[in-house]
Amino acid sequence: MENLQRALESRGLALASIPGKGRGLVTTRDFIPGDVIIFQEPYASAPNKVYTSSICDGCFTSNNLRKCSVCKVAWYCGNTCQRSEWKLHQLECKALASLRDDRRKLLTSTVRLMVRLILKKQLQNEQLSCNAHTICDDELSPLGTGLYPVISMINHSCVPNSILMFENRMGFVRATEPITKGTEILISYIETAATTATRKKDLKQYFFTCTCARCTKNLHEELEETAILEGFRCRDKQCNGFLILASGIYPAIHPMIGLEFYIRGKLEWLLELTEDSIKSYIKAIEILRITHGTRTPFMKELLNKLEEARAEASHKHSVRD
Ligand SMILES: C[S@@+](CC[C@H](N)C(=O)[O-])C[C@H]1O[C@@H](n2cnc3c(N)ncnc32)[C@H](O)[C@@H]1O
Repeated sequence: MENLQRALESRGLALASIPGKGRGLVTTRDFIPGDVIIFQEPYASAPNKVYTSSICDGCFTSNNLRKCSVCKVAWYCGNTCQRSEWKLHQLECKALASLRDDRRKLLTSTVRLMVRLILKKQLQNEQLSCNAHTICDDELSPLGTGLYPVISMINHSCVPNSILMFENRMGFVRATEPITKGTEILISYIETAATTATRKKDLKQYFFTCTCARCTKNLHEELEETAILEGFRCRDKQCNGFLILASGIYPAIHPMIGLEFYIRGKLEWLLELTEDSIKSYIKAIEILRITHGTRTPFMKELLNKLEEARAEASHKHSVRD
């Protein structure tokens, strides 16, 4: 741990305890956009199964590849990579070679990564805690998975100040904005060009709730963002209205006509709606009211019909029960 702190210090970083997030990396000097904050080879890595035959196990390049003649699973671009990987590969090679063809086809990147991690721990008899990162090429296509112990201490934000990129297997964290001394380094674990609802869904796999500025926007700001990222603008250039996709229907966030445009003429049909979709429509009208500060007569009429439909649906529901 002391070695780690010293190594971090030399790069202008320190490990810190961040309230609500566990550990995190904090700067001890200023960084400017483009600065490489930290770079690291993975502790262990494995190419994606689909790429097993098209990238080198050692450096993740795809030039002049040759298969390991024993296991026929590992590929190398030359002797240098084969030699550098041999210490670890010799431990898995025999086991991989003994797999029947049908079993070998089932071998995933994650399984191979886990095996390699255990073998590496055996080799180094080391305590380690880290999380995996998907290694991508320049076009963000996933090539494999790697465990980067220091980079794995960086927490997430949907408004990150840094970005994690890869050159073959090497992970680089670069500043994307000026970062002053004493600031936490934050990268995004997910696609940031997504609505709050989508980002929340994508973050579920990490078991935490993001409290960044984008995730704590008020309803109006969130809708504006959703409209920009996923909405359909009104064709009328004078109009700022838009339609957004939400759970399979299009609630219309449109100054006057949007909701009418979609729902007028369908009032009878409302009676066929499920309770959940009725609630979505009621919410859509409520949102309209917040966005435009008023309820049009049509919205009032529609709201009454929806409340009736909701009462009817809940009555049907309780009779069925
Ligand atoms: C790659 S690790 C980051 C380092 C971690 N904080 C630690 O102490 O080892 C990812 C984990 O950190 C925590 N984390 C990351 N970003 C967070 C955030 N914005 N808010 C709360 N927890 C966060 C979550 O527990 C997540 O599963």
